[in-house]
Amino acid sequence: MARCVALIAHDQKKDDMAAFARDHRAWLAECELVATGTTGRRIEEACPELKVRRLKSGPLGGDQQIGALIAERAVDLLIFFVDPLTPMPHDVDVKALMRLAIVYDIPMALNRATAEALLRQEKAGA
Ligand SMILES: O=C(CO)COP(=O)(O)O
Repeated sequence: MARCVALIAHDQKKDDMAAFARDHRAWLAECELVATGTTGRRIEEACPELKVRRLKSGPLGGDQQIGALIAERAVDLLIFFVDPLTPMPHDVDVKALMRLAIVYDIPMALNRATAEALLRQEKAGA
């Protein structure tokens, strides 16, 4: 079955996420993709061939929705490009999502370097 990859990026990191999606579009095309609302739209704009299940925007509950999918064991990998320099009104949601990824032991990349390392491992079939 296709791997389910959850993709999220804070506003200051959305260009990075679009570039990341472009760089890995072939591998991502073989996965089931789920994303928070605006991130999903940016990925689809960058890579129109990718089909992304778009949930609510992060501040409106999107992080919580992805957390719920993790709790249902429906997500295999979380790639979340976090902006560490901007205060977020929904910081508690972000923290709750990360907590669930830890509880359910989901591989979780919080920056591009870790995401690249995770994908190298995934592509190697590890
Ligand atoms: O805020 C986010 C994650 O906390 C991301 O949400 P958007 O992808 O809708 O911008």
